[in-house]
Amino acid sequence: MKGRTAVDVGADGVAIITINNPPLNLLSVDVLLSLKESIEGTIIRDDVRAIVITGSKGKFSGGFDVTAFGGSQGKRTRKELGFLSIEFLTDIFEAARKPLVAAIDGPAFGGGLEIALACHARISTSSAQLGLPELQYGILPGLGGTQRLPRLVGLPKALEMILMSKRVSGEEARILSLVDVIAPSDKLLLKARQWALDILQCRRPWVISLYKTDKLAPLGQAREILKLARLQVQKQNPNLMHPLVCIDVIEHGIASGPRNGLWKEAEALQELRQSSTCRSLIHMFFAQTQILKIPGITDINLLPRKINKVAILGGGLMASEIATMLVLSNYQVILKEKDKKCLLDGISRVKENLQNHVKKEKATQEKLEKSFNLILGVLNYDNFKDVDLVIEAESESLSLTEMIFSELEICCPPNCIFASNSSTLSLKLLGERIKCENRMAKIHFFCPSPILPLMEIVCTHSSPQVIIDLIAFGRKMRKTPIVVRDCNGYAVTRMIITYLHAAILLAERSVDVYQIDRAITSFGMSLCPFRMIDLVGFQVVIMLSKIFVENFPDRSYKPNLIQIMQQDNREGESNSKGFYIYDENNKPSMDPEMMKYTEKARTISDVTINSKLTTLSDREIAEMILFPALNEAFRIISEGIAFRTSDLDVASVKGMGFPAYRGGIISWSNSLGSTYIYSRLDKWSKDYGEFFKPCAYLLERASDGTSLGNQVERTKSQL
Ligand SMILES: C[C@H](O)CC(=O)SCCNC(=O)CCNC(=O)[C@H](O)C(C)(C)COP(=O)(O)OP(=O)(O)OC[C@H]1O[C@@H](n2cnc3c(N)ncnc32)[C@H](O)[C@@H]1OP(=O)(O)O
Repeated sequence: MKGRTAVDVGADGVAIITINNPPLNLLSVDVLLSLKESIEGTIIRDDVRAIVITGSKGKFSGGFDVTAFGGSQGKRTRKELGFLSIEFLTDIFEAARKPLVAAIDGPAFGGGLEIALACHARISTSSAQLGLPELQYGILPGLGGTQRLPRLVGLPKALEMILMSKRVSGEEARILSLVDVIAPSDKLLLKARQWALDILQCRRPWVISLYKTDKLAPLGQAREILKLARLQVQKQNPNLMHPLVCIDVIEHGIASGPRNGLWKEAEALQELRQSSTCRSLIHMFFAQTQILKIPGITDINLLPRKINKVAILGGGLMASEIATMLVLSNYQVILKEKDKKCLLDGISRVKENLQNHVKKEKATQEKLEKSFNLILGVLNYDNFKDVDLVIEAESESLSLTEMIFSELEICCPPNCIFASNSSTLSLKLLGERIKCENRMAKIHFFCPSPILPLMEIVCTHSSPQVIIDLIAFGRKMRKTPIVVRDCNGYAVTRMIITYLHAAILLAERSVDVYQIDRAITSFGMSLCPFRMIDLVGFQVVIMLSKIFVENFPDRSYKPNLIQIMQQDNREGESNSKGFYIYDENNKPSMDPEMMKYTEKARTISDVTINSKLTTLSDREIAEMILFPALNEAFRIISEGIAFRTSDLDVASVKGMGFPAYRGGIISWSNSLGSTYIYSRLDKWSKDYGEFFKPCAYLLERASDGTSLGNQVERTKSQL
């Protein structure tokens, strides 16, 4: 039976109720109504003494089908609001006079976990995954999670799990007393049955989570904890309301009793599920699942081959950054350099990177040592016999790379994948000159990688198998892979460089550098442009700018500012001097000398202070910087480089730091409309040059008023 619950009563008098909605046993109103029917039926049956709830095929429940949220449903009455959470889960389910035990394997998320929280005990496998990730969708746990979780695990831990959408394993959940006992998968039901009968026979406690108080701090102390949590979420994301609403709901339950808390939770869910934040975040969720679906590649039943050993050619900044990411993800790495000095420099850079991870408490000393032992420095190809992937990260010369790849063809096994991290080389040209073009691809990591976890894979003549392998490789490193078709440079870098050039253009033409960064931060970008340049490094930005200017001379802006600053020995965060000055803990502060550089850039470019620009509002600054990046995104779409528009939404969030709660750059542009964006760019292009000129794709859509991109299509379910 699909989308329903099934009941099976055993000879021991225990009814097993199974949520059956494959593949993830997602919840909907229909599934919950079926659960209600099953519970009510078993409660009145004389042959049923106790009840166990579980999910079919080793998956408890992935929670609510989120397509139910983000729509514009009409107002509900108070009775309708509390129906599922209060009338059913609290007054029938939790209040049942027969013990209810949850048997959890696989995912128990959102509403799924909330059903388990209303049970009188929870038995789990150690590998089960439990969590309340609702805040990721701009809503809050709406089936009692805000009230029951704090009462089961204590307020601090519950806040961490809810506010950060933190998932815990069954084993961690047991330590937190969120589950009562761990059982192996094949004994899970047996253990749960026995536990339910033990409750009945008073050998185990009959716990009603909603009325537990022993884990809750006294009101005054709880209020202090909640005050701190409010400050933290406001600091992290001042534009978001729903985390604050969630904290209010938790507080209301502690101060006025859990039942009042449940009512407030139901009202808050009704409000939040209709917000634009919810709509955007749900769009992002589906955009992220879509991004891994590449027609003709991921739909032809290929399985990824295992990549164990990776060789990196080059020991420079980027190469050592990649090597660090790889060893931290447990890959064996060979770092090859041309001479001993470069090799030692490369290896010590990897060590330094790993030490920084320990300093920032992202890795332990033990992990550092384990990771560092995975790297082998070499000067020749002797150890390349069993390498699965080679990443070329040093050469920007076609003839040199051609030579390197010809050598690799001889030294590596026939299935080895050859990837290049070069921004300048055309693999198409290279592929034509050597034999192994179908096992070649470009891959690109973003910097700083912990903040921007995107990995771009550029298909050239790459075989589907190679793309599948690289997607799996990226996911193992906890990256979000985006696959694009071949183009000059990298697709996402084109958006980023345009974004940075727009910021420099404004700074060179009068707007204060720090005002720009403030405006972009308050828009919600996780990395403002001048901090981004400092982090990436001046040298890299200058090199990428040069490529962009060479490839797109008609529309590129030639920034002078960074060159001028570089001549004055400014490199960015790496030498503690960039647009900001960095102290020994890398904390940035504004530099009064900035004015000197912007004035010099103005003189070289022969521009004068423009009073219109000095009085721009934060919103206008954000638009003048983001619309050119959007314009470039439209070019990428119209050139057919991206597989779908929503891929660029994900790319903007994971590769540029665009706020997910605005749905990504294309989804955001839809909320503004093509006519508005076109008219602004058109005006700026007349005032400040071709850099702003709206592209043909935008002109076309502004003329007929069509949408700028598609929302990810999903069938609506009802809640
Ligand atoms: C009122 C309540 O408090 C509100 C809620 O319950 S909110 C919902 C909370 N639940 C979640 O956030 C779970 C989100 N899902 C996940 O994390 C992962 O899907 C998972 C860990 C459960 C399983 O991962 P995995 O096995 O890799 O499957 P995955 O590929 O992600 O998903 C399979 C399909 O289900 C879809 N899906 C997963 N969870 C979904 C959800 N909650 N709603 C709608 N669709 C969902 C995916 O989009 C994907 O669709 P596709 O086949 O069209 O691509």
